[in-house]
This record gives sequence, C-alpha cells and structure tokens, in this order.
Amino acid sequence: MAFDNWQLQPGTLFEMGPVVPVIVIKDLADAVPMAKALLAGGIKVLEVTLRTPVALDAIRLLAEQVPDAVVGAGTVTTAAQLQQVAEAGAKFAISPGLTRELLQAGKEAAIPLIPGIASISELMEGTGLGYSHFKFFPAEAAGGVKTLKSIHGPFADIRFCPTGGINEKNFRDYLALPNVSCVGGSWIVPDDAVAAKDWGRITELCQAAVAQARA
Ligand SMILES: O=C(O)C(=O)C[C@H](O)[C@H](O)COP(=O)(O)O
Repeated sequence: MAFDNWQLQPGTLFEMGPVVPVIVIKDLADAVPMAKALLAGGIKVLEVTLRTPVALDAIRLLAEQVPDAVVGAGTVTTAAQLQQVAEAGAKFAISPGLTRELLQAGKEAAIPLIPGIASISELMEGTGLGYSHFKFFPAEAAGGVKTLKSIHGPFADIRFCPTGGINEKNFRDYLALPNVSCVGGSWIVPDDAVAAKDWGRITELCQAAVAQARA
C-alpha cells in the first residue's frame, strides 16, 4: 500500500535501482558534475543527504539542471525538513529512522517518504500507518542479510532499501533477497574522488556496480 497523494510511488522508485548513491555535497559546484557522472554510469536515482549547509540548494539545482536524474533527499528527520525538501524539488525523501510526527507528515506529503527502520517494532509503527517501503538502516550493523531474511517471513509484502555498510563486495547478497530491490551506499561516490573532482572514477564505479547487479 502507498498513498495516492504521492507523485511517485515507492515501488516504482525502488525498481529504478539497483544502487542509490548516498551523496554528501560540501561544495555546491560539485552537484551538477557529480550527478552527470552518476547518470553516465547508469545510476538515475540520487539521494542527496541533508548533512551539509548546501544540501537544499544542491537539490534545487539538480532538480532544475539535471532533469534526467530522480533526485531525492536523505537524512530527512523532521516534518519541517520534509516540507523543505519537497519545496526544493526533491522527488522523494529518505530518513534514517522514523518518528510518529514524520510518518504523519509523510502520509500527507506530495512526495514519497521512505522511513528508516532497524527493528520489528519500528517496522510495525510504519506498517500500522500504511507504509510498505522502508530504508533498513544501519543494514550491516543491524544484522544485514540474515535480519532481512527473517523479516520476510512475517512481513512478506514489505520492501526494503538496505543502507549502511553496503559495498561492492556485499551488495549483491542484498539484491538477491525477495524483499530488496535496491540498496543504498556511499561506495560509488567516495569522498576522495569527490575531493579530487575525479568524476571519471565515479562513473566507473557506477558502471561496475550496475554490471555486477545484472550479472
Ligand atoms: O545520512 C543518512 O541519512 C543515513 O541514513 C546514513 C547513510 O545512509 C549511510 O551513512 C550510508 O552508509 P554507507 O554506505 O555505509 O556510507
């Protein structure tokens, strides 16, 4: 189940995967070349985290200048931030966790909210309000593939985007699960590549991930 007022359904978003880069933009000038490097590598869905002062401006800029990308916001932890990112043009919002306030605001928002869970009780808080698509965070630290396999038993209809500790070595183990159609991670946008403005390396990392996901 999802919400009719959402302009994009989370199932559609998850199917656009397989890897959602978790992006930290420190310098606004990096936003457009980075997004183009990701697109060139076959990655369309971008999560720009609200961890830096320029994050909202970066979302606004990307929504205007890189229309082929599906740009959303990460690290959205409050209802006020959800409203801000929607106004900035984000196509979706992802949270590392959930609160009742955020879930309520998400139901009424124009864009889909993907709340984060690390426990069954948090999951039930979300499913109780009608949510069916969640971030599983911090994936590796919260039991990883084993935990998601166990959750699939009682919650077979629920889908996850695991994030946190996922990399080129383990991401296919997650994608093989029936309740996972995309994973999030920062390994395809490494800090040192961004600092060096080595966009070619980012494109190569994306191409490798996309090719491995298909293999
Ligand atoms: O910023 C947020 O909203 C988060 O939830 C955290 C990120 O998803 C993880 O930090 C990504 O994890 P790594 O791929 O291990 O770097």
